[in-house]
Amino acid sequence: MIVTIDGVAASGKSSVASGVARALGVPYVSSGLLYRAATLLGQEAGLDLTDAAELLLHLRSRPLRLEPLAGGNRVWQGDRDLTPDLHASGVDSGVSVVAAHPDVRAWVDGQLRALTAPFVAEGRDMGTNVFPEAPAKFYLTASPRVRAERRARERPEDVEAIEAALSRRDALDMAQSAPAPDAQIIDTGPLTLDGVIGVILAALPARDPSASK
Ligand SMILES: Nc1ncnc2c1ncn2[C@@H]1O[C@H](COP(=O)(O)OP(=O)(O)O)[C@@H](O)[C@H]1O
Ligand SMILES: Nc1ccn([C@@H]2O[C@H](COP(=O)(O)OP(=O)(O)O)[C@@H](O)[C@H]2O)c(=O)n1
Repeated sequence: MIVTIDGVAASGKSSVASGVARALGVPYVSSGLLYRAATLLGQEAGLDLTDAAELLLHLRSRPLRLEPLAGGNRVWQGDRDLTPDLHASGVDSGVSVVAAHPDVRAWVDGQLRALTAPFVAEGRDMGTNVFPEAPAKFYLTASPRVRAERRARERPEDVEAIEAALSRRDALDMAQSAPAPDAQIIDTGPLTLDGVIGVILAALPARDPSASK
């Protein structure tokens, strides 16, 4: 089974996906890391991020590998682990431009569709575009303030600066961030992390005990 968890920036997608996946005993897949890796590599090479053709040529010359580890996904390029650099503020501010290119989205989607189910996939368009056939879909929200306060615990910037950056990214990401019509929308603002995970686990369709996972 594929479970999709989409939502706005810092709504809790990766933490919740990790918890749900752990409870189910399956991996989770953090699609945003591939957009972040594309952005980081483009920035490091000094490329114009609005030029999709140039960026894709660069990305295809050195393939990336998304490692869907249960404790936290990692992205590798050869033996370089890009993961520690993927959440820098510079990547945050460039990633929406990169993710807006249809050819970059196709490059990411191909890598995701090549993965073997079962897994929990999180991002923006997992339930709408990449895995529309998934039987269980969720969409996480929370106010910009709540999300900024959570992210401020992980970043050096102050809450106001983070909230402004999140709102800007929400606006830029709008086109690829609509909830699937069959997704259950969860406001994570009043809930704990375990609370959100519990809501999702309780809503999952009953699993066939004879199935391997
Ligand atoms: N319901 C929640 N209650 C409290 N903190 C949360 C909740 N959901 C997520 N968090 C925290 O908010 C931060 C952002 O969550 P994260 O999973 O990185 O979001 P996303 O993947 O959507 O960007 C993390 O520090 C996480 O622990
Ligand atoms: N399925 C996805 C996942 C991420 N993205 C893009 O990648 C960026 C980073 O996503 P993320 O999920 O790693 O990060 P947060 O927005 O949760 O901080 C988003 O702002 C989107 O621009 C996307 O377009 N589609």
